[in-house]
Amino acid sequence: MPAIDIQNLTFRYPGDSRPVLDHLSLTVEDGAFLSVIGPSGCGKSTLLRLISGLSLPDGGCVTIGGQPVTGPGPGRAIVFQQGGLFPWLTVRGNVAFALRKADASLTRQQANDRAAAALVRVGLGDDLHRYPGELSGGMAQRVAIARALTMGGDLLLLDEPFGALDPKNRQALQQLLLDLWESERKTVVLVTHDIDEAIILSDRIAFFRPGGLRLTLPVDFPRPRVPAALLTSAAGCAIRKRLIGLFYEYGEAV
Ligand SMILES: Nc1ncnc2c1ncn2[C@@H]1O[C@H](COP(=O)(O)OP(=O)(O)OP(=O)(O)O)[C@@H](O)[C@H]1O
Repeated sequence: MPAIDIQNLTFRYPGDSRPVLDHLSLTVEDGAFLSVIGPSGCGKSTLLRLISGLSLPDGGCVTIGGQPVTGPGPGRAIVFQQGGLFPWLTVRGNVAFALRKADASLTRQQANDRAAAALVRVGLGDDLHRYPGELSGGMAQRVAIARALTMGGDLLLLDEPFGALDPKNRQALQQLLLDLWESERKTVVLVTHDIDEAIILSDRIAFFRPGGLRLTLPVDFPRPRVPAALLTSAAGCAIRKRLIGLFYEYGEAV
């Protein structure tokens, strides 16, 4: 059974003449890393909201682990481009707050302990008592990832989580995400605009066009993947070229 099974998914925003997603079908295997890429405005973020249950479809359905998605639920946290942290809570407080919201039976101490453990995993063990205003963009995204990780479940949904970061931080957080994925084998769906990021991280890339999915491509590029090898390995070059060609087809320069 796939981790995520999307069948005939149709979604239209109020007032739209055409659906953003029109009879979209896509499956994601358990433990797989799927990147979703494609021209601006073709419904990538909308898809993620539908998987998470933040939006509900007009037709078709999303099933996670065999259960239809009927609304937001624990284990389906999304990490957005801006981490969305509460400025008045510490780093640990932000993660603990989300934990207690998802599971009211947790004591404050239990939530704090679990939050601290997750923050250690993302390299913020020394920053538990800092406030969001004292963090760099990369650190704030680490907190957002820690928060998503602690929410349980086997699914991690990421909507351009590194889009606002400088290249050095971006690469460091890509590596962090890969390490976490390799150690925990969660199923990951990542929306990104960055072709190289998609190739470095994923098993499979779904290329979206207006109205939904155009095609999926397997990434036959052996791991561990070194970014520089994208320009030298035949497999890396081939998929890069293919994706650049697809973007050009839809009038987007990359
Ligand atoms: N809340 C909303 N209300 C109405 N229309 C919306 C809303 N959110 C998104 N849209 C429209 O739906 C379409 C798809 O948006 P979506 O954000 O899913 O695309 P995207 O592929 O993620 O775009 P981008 O790559 O630019 O982030 C766009 O035309 C957008 O303007």
